[in-house]
Amino acid sequence: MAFFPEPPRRHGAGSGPDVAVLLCNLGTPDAPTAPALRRYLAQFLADPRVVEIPRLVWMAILHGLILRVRPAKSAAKYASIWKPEGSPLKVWTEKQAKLLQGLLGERGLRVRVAHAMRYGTPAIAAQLDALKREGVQRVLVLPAYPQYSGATTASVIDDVARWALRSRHVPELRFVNRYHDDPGHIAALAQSVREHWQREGRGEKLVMSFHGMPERTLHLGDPYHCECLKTGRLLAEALGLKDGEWLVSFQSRFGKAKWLQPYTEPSLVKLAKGGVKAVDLICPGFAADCLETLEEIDQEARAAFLAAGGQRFGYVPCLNDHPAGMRALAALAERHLQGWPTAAPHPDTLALQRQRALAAGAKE
Ligand SMILES: C=CC1=C(C)c2cc3[nH]c(cc4nc(cc5[nH]c(cc1n2)c(C)c5CCC(=O)O)C(CCC(=O)O)=C4C)c(C)c3C=C
Ligand SMILES: [Fe+2]
Ligand SMILES: [Fe+2]
Repeated sequence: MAFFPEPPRRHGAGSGPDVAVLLCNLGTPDAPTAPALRRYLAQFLADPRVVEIPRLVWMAILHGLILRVRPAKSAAKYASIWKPEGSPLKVWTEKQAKLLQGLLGERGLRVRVAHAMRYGTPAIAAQLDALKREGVQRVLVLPAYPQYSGATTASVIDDVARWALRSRHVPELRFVNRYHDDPGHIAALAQSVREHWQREGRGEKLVMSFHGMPERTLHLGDPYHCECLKTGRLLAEALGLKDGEWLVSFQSRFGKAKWLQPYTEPSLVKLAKGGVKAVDLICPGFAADCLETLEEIDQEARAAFLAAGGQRFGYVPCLNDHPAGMRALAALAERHLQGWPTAAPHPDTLALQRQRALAAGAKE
């Protein structure tokens, strides 16, 4: 067997786009059940980018403890947010890829858009293989994480690099590492908050809750914390919020270590106990609604705020398929595609390709 087995590639007449965009998100279990959660968490939490403690110790804790207890607990949480078509993260990511395909087409770009998940399916490697089989020679990898972190963005890059290691003919690759301060993205977030205020009224404070990371990663040089703060500041500026009308907090703490602070739920409880009756909460670090927003925030954090004396908790959905969010993503992709051949080939070129293919024995 060859060391670098290659899937057959399509050449010549009628071939598809040369360039692809691969929209990557985290991944999600196949079903809201304990066995599906065990498979998903085993892959996710074994990633050394996600849990940075010595391998042998961590594998013993993961398999000896966490994978025995957490799958059933998490499955019950997933069951509470599951849609008829599947996990919200999967449903939104598929829809985003379709919309992005349409928007890039409208911008006159001849590009193939696919989506992939870092954990679970469709796997990044499988999607890259499929794109190569279609004749794609250049891939823009677009992780759906506005803020760069080692645990998310770099882990996608690792996975693409692992795939490249076993490929003979590696396509040209580009990565979008971040878009936390992209003006179009910030404007889309601001628009979604204003629309929420129009629909449901405006709270006294806007809480911007980001997924947490161990605090240690900040001291080790991970830019995630700074990028979250910058997104928060730019969003507050775009909304004309004054100091004291907004705050950034961090959710989804995992394990015993100290994570980035302030923590979201205790912050909400403190606000309620301090007399704040109505808050709005947005999760600007998530491109799509998922367990962490729909269950942890819109269910658990809401309940904690109300139990502490709050009266109104307004959850602002993630950008999901928001037209302004999708336009910002398309514009971002277009900028990163600059210089790649995304124009439709000239009709003469197509005619020549067809002639050559026919001469080589291809069927019309
Ligand atoms: C948006 C950025 C994310 C960062 C940063 C991040 C870091 C991070 N996460 C864990 C552990 C878990 N995260 C879980 C779910 C989850 N995490 C993100 C995003 C980020 N994670 C998303 C989008 C989701 C939801 C997926 C879905 O299916 O809806 C989970 C699984 C759920 C559970 O059992 O609680 C875990 C575990 C760590 C340890 C970490 C940083 C080091
Ligand atoms: Fe997470
Ligand atoms: Fe969580």
